[in-house]
Amino acid sequence: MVVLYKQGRMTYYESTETAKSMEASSKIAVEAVANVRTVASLGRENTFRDEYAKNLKPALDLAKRASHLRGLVFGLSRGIFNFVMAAAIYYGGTLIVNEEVEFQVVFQSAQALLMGSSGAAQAFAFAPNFQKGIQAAGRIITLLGRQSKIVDPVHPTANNFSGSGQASLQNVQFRYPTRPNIQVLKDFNLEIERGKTVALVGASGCGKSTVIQLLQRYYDPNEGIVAQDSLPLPKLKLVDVRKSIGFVQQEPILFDRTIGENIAYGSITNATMDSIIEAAQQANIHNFITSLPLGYDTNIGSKGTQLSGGQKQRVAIARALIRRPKMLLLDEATSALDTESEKVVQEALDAAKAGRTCVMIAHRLSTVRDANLICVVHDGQVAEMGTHAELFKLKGLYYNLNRVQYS
Ligand SMILES: Nc1ncnc2c1ncn2[C@@H]1O[C@H](COP(=O)(O)OP(=O)(O)OP(=O)(O)O)[C@@H](O)[C@H]1O
Repeated sequence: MVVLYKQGRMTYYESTETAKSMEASSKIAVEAVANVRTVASLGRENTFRDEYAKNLKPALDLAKRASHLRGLVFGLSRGIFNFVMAAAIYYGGTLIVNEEVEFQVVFQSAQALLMGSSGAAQAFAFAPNFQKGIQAAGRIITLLGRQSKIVDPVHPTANNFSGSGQASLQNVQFRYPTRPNIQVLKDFNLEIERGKTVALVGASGCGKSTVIQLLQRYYDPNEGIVAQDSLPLPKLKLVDVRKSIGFVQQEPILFDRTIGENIAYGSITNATMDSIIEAAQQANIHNFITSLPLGYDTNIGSKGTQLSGGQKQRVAIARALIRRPKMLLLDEATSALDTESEKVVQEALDAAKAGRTCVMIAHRLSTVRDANLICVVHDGQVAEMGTHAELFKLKGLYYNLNRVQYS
């Protein structure tokens, strides 16, 4: 038995099995909810739901068994109340028969005593819980009633669509639902050609990450169109929108599982060991993994605490590559790393970019020089567009960003 909670002098216990089951299932739920975007971009919603249900089952089975005992105890307590009432009436009846007290008085006192005390006891016992229950139920009902605005279309344009790596944003106007007063993207236009690398640069907060989020359809624009292969994203199934995309962000989110499982989570189909190894090799992390005593079975700890920043990032790259994405989205993928790790991760990214479309955000301008197209975002709009040489010649925003960074 373990302590569940303490209230005043009362301590509430529950069985170790229930505690373990609740802890394991809550851990999964918390991890999935805290990392909901990563889970969604990997299309692993059902895996987490099933794992949550599996871990909760022991607690549920115990609760079902305990409910029989609780029912018995509850029945007995109600029974005792009736026995006491019968005894009171019996004793009162004896008093009446012996003409010691009047019938009316006995009945009045018995009723007042029994009903009054039991009513008060029940009301006092339930009052705080009742209020809490109403509040909690209200919260749960509100949560259950929430409808996501990002849903599958009733009639998708294409069945089992698989993007080729081409995407576009046309006349996109966007405000975050939580900040409707601030227009983040203003008439934003961008053509992402298949197989090309497009770099988004610009001052912090100008809207670069927002573009990456719209490409994955975490939000729909207020106006304008975000499309893959000229098909607007809301007309495609969500899983189809995301299956051709591999996403690597600044702080990789890894799960408290083995390295192998973390990489496999990126796979659209059931990953084989060969495909896991291939992805790890492409991400330049295979040799490190095999040098560990448990290799791919090494647990990486909560949020990947057992690995360095660069190692975590390379596992995240392997996880993105195992999907064989047509489009790679890199949001500051090397910014959080020291120079040494950055070099290794950059090499892995350069290899990963080959042969596929890549949209990258980078603060370090040296990393975007080779991009086919550099797009300078300023205040939610595309301010300049071109290759490094073209933009440098222009002596505009891009030129100034370089001057500030390298002066
Ligand atoms: N989830 C959100 N809800 C509300 N506002 C947001 C949200 N995410 C970003 N913003 C706001 O939208 C604007 C653009 O943010 P975004 O993250 O796209 O900029 P960024 O150019 O990527 O910045 P950085 O280079 O610092 O990452 C900012 O003003 C930011 O505060």
